[in-house]
Amino acid sequence: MTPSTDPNRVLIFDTTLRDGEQSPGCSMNLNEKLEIAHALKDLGVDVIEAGFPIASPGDFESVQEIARQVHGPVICGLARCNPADIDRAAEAVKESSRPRVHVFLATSAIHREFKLRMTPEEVVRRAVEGVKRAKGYVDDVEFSPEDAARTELNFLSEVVEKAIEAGATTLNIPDTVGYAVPTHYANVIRHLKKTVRGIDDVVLSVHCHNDLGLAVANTLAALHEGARQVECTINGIGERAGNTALEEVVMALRTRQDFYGLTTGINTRFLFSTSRKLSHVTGMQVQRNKAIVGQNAFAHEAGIHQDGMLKERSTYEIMRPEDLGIPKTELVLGKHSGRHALRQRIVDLGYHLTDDQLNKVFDAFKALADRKKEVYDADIEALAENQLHNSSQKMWTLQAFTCNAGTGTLPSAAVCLWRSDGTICKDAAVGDGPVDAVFKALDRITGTHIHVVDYRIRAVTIGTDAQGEAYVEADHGGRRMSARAVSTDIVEASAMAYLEIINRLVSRQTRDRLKPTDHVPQELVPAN
Ligand SMILES: CC(=O)SCCNC(=O)CCNC(=O)[C@H](O)C(C)(C)COP(=O)(O)OP(=O)(O)OC[C@H]1O[C@@H](n2cnc3c(N)ncnc32)[C@H](O)[C@@H]1OP(=O)(O)O
Ligand SMILES: CC(C)C(=O)C(=O)O
Repeated sequence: MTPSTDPNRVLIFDTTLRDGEQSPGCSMNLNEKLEIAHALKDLGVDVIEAGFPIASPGDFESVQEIARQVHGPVICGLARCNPADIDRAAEAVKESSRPRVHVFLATSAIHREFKLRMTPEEVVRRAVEGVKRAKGYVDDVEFSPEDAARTELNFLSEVVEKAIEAGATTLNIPDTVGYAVPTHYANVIRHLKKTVRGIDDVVLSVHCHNDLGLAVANTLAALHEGARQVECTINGIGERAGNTALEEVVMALRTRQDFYGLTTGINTRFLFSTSRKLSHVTGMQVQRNKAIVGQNAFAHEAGIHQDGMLKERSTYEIMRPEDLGIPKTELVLGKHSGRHALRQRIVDLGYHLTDDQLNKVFDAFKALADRKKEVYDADIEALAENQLHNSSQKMWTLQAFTCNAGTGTLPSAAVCLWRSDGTICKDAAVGDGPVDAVFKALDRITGTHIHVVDYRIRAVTIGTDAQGEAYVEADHGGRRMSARAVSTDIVEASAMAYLEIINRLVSRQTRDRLKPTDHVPQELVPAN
């Protein structure tokens, strides 16, 4: 459906590969552009602005290859209002079955005077000539009066009307510098709808920048006034603070269908994967709290929210993550979480606690959450384990250790551990420093190998006899485990934190694999 057949259908014009690529650090090569163009086609965008062909041979080649290989959407090339640009753009898109040339010329007084050094009459003349030249190549011509949002309204109407008379089929109104606010931008669109002859015979389009964080809001205000094409980019990338984010405007229209009564052709289930694909290709990560596709967009930490979510997800979610191709909502356990969410996670992890046990774990969980940014499943397991089994049942306890380090020596450590069956196990190792040597000796004795992903030491009191806190974080088969320990000896604190992780691992493996018997798994039996 197009606006000509359905007045409520909004065309999605994706400019990720053109304005998006103008984001510093987001340049893409030919193969990357092709990959994104195919993803955009699968997503269901109506128009792909594939590049600015005059800009470089590489840009020309990308637009040309996309025109050849990506079928379905209109493929568009950008051009200034000069013959060389237009000829090059037309040449680049000509093999598409649906080619478009997009010509632009700034109309605001600031741009006319300082950048273009053109009189208003000259601007009108160049705009008309540009549209006519493009029209000589393709039927589908878009015209943009750059910096429209800062252009005198009557002059804007004049340029737009002349561009329509010259043959433009899409009239795009850019807020080039992100200066507009929603009411102002709505007024601009309303003014054009009222004053420009022929405006209802073309597609009225909007192109917003996010300098004031208002790109999506301005776009929606314009749609409310009758605009029917949205220029946007995946993840909102683009010049400076970026462009209207495609995923945000599409989901706003879909979620508030009751208000706008507008539809798009986007298959929303591809929104998340397309967003991630673009991040992967450009290396530009999506901020965690970004609407729709950020890591936190469907993550809930507050206990009251989590309780509501567990009872009925619509209490706190206005969209369903699966509609965006996001696997599921996440209830993140942290200092703001409550008992309902904690109980659910404990059950999910395979533990069954009484109410009394749960209350005790909850207290310990809150104390832990006050100290940690994020509480991992392994932490919850440790708390549940501690509640179910007395902590004296830990498999390994540090009995003694010595280590040698210093300039010109080989760092080494000798460690002695108690095993829970009463045996004493000893071993020694060399390492990259005393802590590494101790960790290696612990690995040798316990027969484990811990993959440390984070290790930190910090003084928790003042002075050279300060208490040092060691923090060790490990990855075991994709699951994170972390532990802290405190001592005036930082090597001892490190050894205790590391051993805590080993004990949890033993406990987990024993529970997972050997239930209900109570012997130690073979791979965890000490080497000596
Ligand atoms: C609002 C937007 O996002 S518009 C798109 C912006 N994107 C880009 O600029 C990326 C690609 N650009 C480029 O690679 C280069 O700028 C090129 C190849 C297009 C041009 O490079 P150069 O010829 O060296 O010119 P340069 O970029 O320095 O200056 C722009 C010239 O275009 C003129 N110009 C700017 N817009 C237009 C326009 N719409 N129509 C005609 N001329 C224009 C400027 O007045 C200036 O002309 P001058 O040289 O007579 O002063
Ligand atoms: C070329 C036009 C549409 C543009 O990118 C802008 O004005 O921001």
